[in-house]
Amino acid sequence: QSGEVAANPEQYDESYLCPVQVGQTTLNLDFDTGSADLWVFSTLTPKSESTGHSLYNPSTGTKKSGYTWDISYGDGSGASGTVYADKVVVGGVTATSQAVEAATSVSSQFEQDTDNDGLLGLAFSSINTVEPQAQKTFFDSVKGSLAKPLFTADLKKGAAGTYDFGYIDSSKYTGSISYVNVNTANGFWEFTASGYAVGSGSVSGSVGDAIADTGTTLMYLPTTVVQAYYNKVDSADYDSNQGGYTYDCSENLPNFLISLGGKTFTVSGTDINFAPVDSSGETCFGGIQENTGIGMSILGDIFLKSVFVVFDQTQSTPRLGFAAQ
Ligand SMILES: CCNC(=O)c1c(-c2ccccc2)csc1NC(=O)CNCCc1c[nH]c2ccccc12
Repeated sequence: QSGEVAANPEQYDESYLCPVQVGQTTLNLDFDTGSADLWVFSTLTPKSESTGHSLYNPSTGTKKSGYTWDISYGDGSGASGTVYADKVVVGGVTATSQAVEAATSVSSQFEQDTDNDGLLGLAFSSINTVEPQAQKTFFDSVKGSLAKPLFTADLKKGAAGTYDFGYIDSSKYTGSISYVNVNTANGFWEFTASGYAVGSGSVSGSVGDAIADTGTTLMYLPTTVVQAYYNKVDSADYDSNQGGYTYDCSENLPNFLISLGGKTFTVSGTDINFAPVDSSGETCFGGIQENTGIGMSILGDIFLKSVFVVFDQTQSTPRLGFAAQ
C-alpha cells in the first residue's frame, strides 16, 4: 500500500497537524520523527484537560491490560496513560492493530494547544515508552506492506505540505536527492551534518551530530554556529528571559547554508524569522537557537520546511535523503 496525507501548519508553523483515523474517530495528530509514541487525547483524559480536543474512544479498541506509557519531552511537556490496539489509517495506509496510547494525563502545553489531538511518532520503535513492552510505531507496523519501506516529508512555510508513505513523488523536489547514513543507536533519525555558512559563500566548519525532527519547531545548533549567525544580525542578542536569541522584527535575517551528503541547502532568512515574542511585534525570536544541554543538534521544522526529506529504510542501514523543494 501507499498514501499521502496533508500536513497543516499551526500559527507561526509551530507544528504541523495531519488528519488520522484512529478507531472510528478522525484526529489531528502531530507527526513526529523525534519520538516513537502514538498517543492521543481520549475519553479517558480528564475533561479539565481535554476540552476543545477531538477524542479517541477506546471502546472500539482492544485494551492491552497492564500496559502503560509515560513520555516527557525536553521542553518540559509530557503525557501518560494506557494502551489499546486499534485500526489507524493515514492517507489510506492502514495499520489494522496499531498500539494507540490513550492519554489519562497531559501537560498544560498540550492541553492548551486545542488543534493538537496527539502525536504520531515516526522515530525508531526502540525509544517507544510503553511498559512492560515497547510498541511499534505506525511506520514500523505498516513498513512491510508499503510499496517501498520509506516515507517522505514535504513541509511548507505557512501552507499545507504532505507526508507520503511508500513512495517518492519526484514532483515534490528539484535536482537530485543526496543521502546520508543514519545512526539509530539513540532511536532518532540521527546523522552527521557537515559545513555551514551564514548569508552566502562556501561552507566550512562542521555542524556535526544532528537529528531530523519534524516534532521540534526550531533549529538547535552548536553555540559557535549560532554566534556566527547572530553576529550578522545587528540588533540580535541573547535574552535569558526569552531563553534565546531575539532581534528587532524589522531586521532582515541572513540565510543559513548547511551541507548534507555533499550538497549545500539554503534556509532562507525569512524562514528563520520565527515569531514575535509578544503582541507588540517589535521583538522577534529567532528560528536558530543553541543546542546547549541537548547533546546533539536538532534540525526541526524551520529547516525541514526548506527541503524535501526521505526517511528511508529500504536498506539494512537506514538513511535520510535531502533534496531542494
Ligand atoms: C522541544 C521539543 N524537542 C525535544 O524536546 C527534543 C530534545 C530535547 C532534549 C533536551 C532539551 C531540549 C530538547 C531532543 S530530541 C527532541 N525532539 C522531540 O522530543 C520531538 N518531539 C517533540 C514533541 C513536543 C514537545 N512539546 C511539544 C509541543 C507541541 C507539539 C509537540 C511537542
